[in-house]
Amino acid sequence: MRLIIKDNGDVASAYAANYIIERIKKLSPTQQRPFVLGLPTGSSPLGVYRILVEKYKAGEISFENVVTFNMDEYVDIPRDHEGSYHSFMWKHFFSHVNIHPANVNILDGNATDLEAECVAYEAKIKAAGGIDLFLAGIGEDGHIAFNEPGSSLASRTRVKTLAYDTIVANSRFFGNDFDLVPKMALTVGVQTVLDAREVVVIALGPRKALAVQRCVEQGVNHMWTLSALQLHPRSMIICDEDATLELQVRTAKYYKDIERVAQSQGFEQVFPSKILTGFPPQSIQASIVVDETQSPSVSSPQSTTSYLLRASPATEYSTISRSPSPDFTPDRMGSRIGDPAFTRRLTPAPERQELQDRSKTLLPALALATSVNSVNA
Ligand SMILES: N[C@@H]1[C@@H](O)[C@H](O)[C@@H](COP(=O)(O)O)O[C@@H]1O
Repeated sequence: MRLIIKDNGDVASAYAANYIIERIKKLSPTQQRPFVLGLPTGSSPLGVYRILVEKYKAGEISFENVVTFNMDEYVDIPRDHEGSYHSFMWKHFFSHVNIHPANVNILDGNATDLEAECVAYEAKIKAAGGIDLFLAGIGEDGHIAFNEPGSSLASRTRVKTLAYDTIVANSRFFGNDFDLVPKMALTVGVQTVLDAREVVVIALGPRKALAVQRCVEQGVNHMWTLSALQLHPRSMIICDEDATLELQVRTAKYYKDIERVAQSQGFEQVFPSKILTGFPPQSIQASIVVDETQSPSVSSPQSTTSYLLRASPATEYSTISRSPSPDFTPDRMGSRIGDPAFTRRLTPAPERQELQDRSKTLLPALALATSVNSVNA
C-alpha cells in the first residue's frame, strides 16, 4: 500500500485527480474497451471531482469512453432527494463532463428486490470487464463504501445496516437531522473493491486520522474495513497532513521518503505497464486451470486478493521446489557443532545433568572446605 502525504486537502485532491487522469489517458479507452472507474460520494472526493471537471473543461481529459460504478446508495430515499448519492454525483460530477448517462451505474436503493439489485450490480461490473480504478473515501470508523465495522472482508454488493456513528456523521447532509438519515444502504463489498485493478483512497482532515492510523499501521481487521487494502497489490491512500496526526512520526517519514525515491525513479504517477498486466503472479497462474483467453490482463481482470482471501488453505503456491523448513527437521545443533557444551545442554534430562554438573563442582569445593575447617579446628 502506498501512502501519499500532501501538505493540504487541495494538493492531495489535485494529486488524486491528476493520477486518475493519467490512468485514463494511459489506457486510451475506446467504446469497446472503456476505462471502468469506481466512484465514491462524501465530502472528501469533492475536490477531486472539481479538478476533474476543470480539466475536462480545459480539454485535458475526456470521459467519452469512461464507464462508472458508484460504491453505494441509500435505501428508500427518492433518487432526486438532495441527500441521495444519485443527486450528489450528478450535481458534483456527471452533469459537468461528457460522460454518457448510459455509462453511469449507481445502485438503485428503491428497487423492489434489493438483493437482486445487488447481484445484478456485481454481474454488471463483471460484464464491464471489472473496475480499473476504484476511487474511495473513508469513514471515521475506517469503513470503505458502506462496509461498516465487522463487515466480512470477503463481502460483495449487498444491503447493509448503517452504523450509528455513520448515521450521525452523515446527518450533516440531511440538515443535521439524525432521523432523516436513511438507516440502510446498498453497498459494494470489501471484496468488490479489492477486485479492482487499482484502489485510490482520499482521506482528508483530522477526523480521518485514527482510521488512517488503524488501516496503515495495524493489521488487517474487519473492524476497520479499509485495512483490507493491505492485501491489494496496488492500493494507495492519498491524504493531507491532518489525516496523518495519529500516525507515528516514523511512519509518516518513511512513506514520505519512499515516495521521494519513487518520484526520482519515475514511478510517481503511473506504475510501469508490465506491473499492470502481470498479476496474479506467475506462480498462481501456473497452478490454476484457466481458459487462456481468460488469463488476467488489463482487459480481463483477475484479482490476486480473491485468492488471498479464500477461506480454504492456499494451495496455489507450490511447495515442491521448496526445501522443508529446518524447524521441522529432526536435527540436533549440538551434533553439528561438536562443542561438548552444546551436547550437554541437549541431553534428554537437563535437570538431572544440572545436578550432576553441580555435584561435580560442589563436591571438590566441599571437600576443600571440610579440610580447611578441620585444620582451623
Ligand atoms: N458511504 C460514504 C463513504 O463512501 C464515504 O467514504 C464516507 C466519508 O464521507 P466524508 O468524505 O464526507 O467524510 O461517507 C459515507 O459513509
